[in-house]
Parts: sequence; structure tokens; C-alpha cells
Amino acid sequence: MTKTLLNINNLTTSFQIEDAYYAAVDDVSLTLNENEVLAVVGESGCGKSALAFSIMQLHNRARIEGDILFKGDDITTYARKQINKLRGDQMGMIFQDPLTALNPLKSIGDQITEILLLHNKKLSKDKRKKTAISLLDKVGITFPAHVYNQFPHELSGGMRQRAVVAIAIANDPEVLIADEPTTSLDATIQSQILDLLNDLKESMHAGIILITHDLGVVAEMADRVAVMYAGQMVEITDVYTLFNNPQHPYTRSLLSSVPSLEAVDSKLHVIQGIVPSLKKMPREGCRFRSRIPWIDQSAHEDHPQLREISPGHFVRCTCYQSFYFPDEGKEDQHHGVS
Ligand SMILES: Nc1ncnc2c1ncn2[C@@H]1O[C@H](COP(=O)(O)OP(=O)(O)OP(=O)(O)O)[C@@H](O)[C@H]1O
Repeated sequence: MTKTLLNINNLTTSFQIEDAYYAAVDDVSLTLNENEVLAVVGESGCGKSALAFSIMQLHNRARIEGDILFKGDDITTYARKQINKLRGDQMGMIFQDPLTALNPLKSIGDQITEILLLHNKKLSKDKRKKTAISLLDKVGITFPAHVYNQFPHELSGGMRQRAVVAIAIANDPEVLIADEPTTSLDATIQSQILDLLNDLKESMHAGIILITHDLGVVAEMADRVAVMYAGQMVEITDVYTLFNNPQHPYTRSLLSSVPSLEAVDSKLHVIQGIVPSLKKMPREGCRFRSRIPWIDQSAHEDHPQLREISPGHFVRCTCYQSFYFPDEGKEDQHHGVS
């Protein structure tokens, strides 16, 4: 039977701006199973990192509501000490920018052995060093014994990101959150890091939340996909359905704004506008409404809900039933699940 590792219920993360709180993650519910890659996709500013930081309890001054169950235990009620132990032990995170994730004043070896000690205080110095070097080897670093003694600024970008991965997986976490893990890397290193994540899923049966705006990475890595817009999930489905039968206008716009080698004849549609800032974000009705003004206003719900339209396929707002791209014409409009 598949084991559920994370059960996130009605998570809302709000930041204070001047004298009011604004939700960057708004009533998000998600599950993550073992041996599964769940991709979270969306444009910049839609709340992906805020979600990742909330799950890892890394926000300092945010207001967090809802629960985050890790194997049935609500970790939002954990004391600081408990959460510090959980992070880096059963839950690991790979940050977007390896330079901010690594401590510039400590050697790579020290940063890995510190994490190993979280899991097992009794691990001897010698054993810690051996394990750290084998981790560096596992993430594909050549001369791992040499890199063990090096400092972050002495490594290339790709090596630094591998070191960040080594730290994140040091204690064989059951949940791994990877926030744009390959954004700052060139294509070759990017695919090596993604292969590494896939190996981890296979060998440790870990559940991975992969945050990305790159649909190529989604196609290659994900089992399920959650599409996020303006703090809310607008579509959740398996990766096959996402690419073959996307429903929400935002998902369809994201997919059709990327050129595809297979579909050379298909039109590209650029999504006009941007994700609104937190303060300006509409809190009533369909949040994507202003970016598809040609769709009849009556197509949107007043209080859009995420509904299961076929098993495992969730879509927010009824507007997906009436959506078409302006240059396709209304008669070509999409009619729901096929
Ligand atoms: N500490 C904070 N205080 C106030 N606003 C914040 C804070 N962190 C994030 N935000 C705002 O919350 C919204 C979501 O930001 P977030 O970084 O989660 O987006 P994202 O989807 O991860 O974007 P990117 O892909 O660029 O990292 C944005 O409007 C951002 O400006």
C-alpha cells in the first residue's frame, strides 16, 4: 500500500505588509506519497517558495494557519528543537541558490558532518568523515576527500549545488523539498542533478516536492503536478493528464507558451499580464479572471473551489469549461475532460 508522507490541509501563509497580513499561500491542501515526485509549477511570485518554506517551517515572521501532517503528526505544533531535528533528518531541502544555502565560513565537510550529528550524536569523528566523503562521491563530486576540506567559494556553481544536495540527503530523508534546484545551473549539470534526484526517489523511496517553473523538468521528473496561481492551487493531476488533457486556463496558457518540438504546428499563446503582487491580489472570485478578459464573466464562479472533475484530477473554477484562446475563436473552445 502507498504510504502518505505529507498531508497538508488548508495551509495559509500570510506576510505582514505595513499594518495588514496578506496570504501568499492561500488555503492549500496537498498530499505527498512515498516514492513520488510532486511538481509544483507556476510563474514567479505565485507562492511556490513560500509554500516550501512553510512546509519546512523556515519562515521567521509569517503567520501560518492550517496543518502539515508528517506521517500523521502535525509538525506545526512542534517546538523549535523538534523541528530542527526533523529538518535535515527526516525532511531535507535543496535551496534555489546554493550560495545562500551554504555557510561561507565553514568547510563543506563540516557542514555535512553537522547534519549527520543531528541524526546520530554518537557517530565517531572518523565515521562522520567517511560518511560525508561517500555522500560527496554519491552526488558525483570528483575528488570528494579533497572537496571535504574546501570552502563554498572554492567550488564551481555545479559543485556547490551538488554539495547542497549532499547535505539535504545526508540522513536519507523521507521527504525532500527541492526549490528550483537547477535554475542556476547549465544544461549538463542540470540533467545530472535531476538524475540524482530520480536515483534518490528510487533508492530511498523518498517523496520529493519539486518546485520549478520549467515544464521540461516537470515532464522528465514528475509523477503528479500541482499548478499554483496567485497563492492557490488551480489544478492538480498526474503528469500524463497535465500534458495531454490540461483544463484550467492558467495551465493551458502555461503549456501553450512553451514551444514544443513534437507539436511544431501548434500555436504559441503568450499569457498577458503578470501575477499580481500580494497587496493587489484579488481575494474574491477567480484570481485568473483579469488575465483572460475575453472570457464571459458569467463563466467564473463567485467562490471558486478546487473540484475533482475525474479521479485524481482537480480543477478550480468553472471557467475552464468556457475557455478558448482569442486567436482560436469561441467555436474551437475546449469542452472539459475528454
Ligand atoms: N517575507 C516576505 N514578506 C512579504 N512578502 C513576501 C515574503 N516572501 C514572499 N513574499 C511575497 O509572496 C509572494 C509569493 O512569493 P514566492 O517567493 O513564494 O513566489 P515564487 O512562486 O516562489 O516565485 P519565484 O519563482 O520567483 O521564487 C510574492 O508576492 C512575494 O513578493
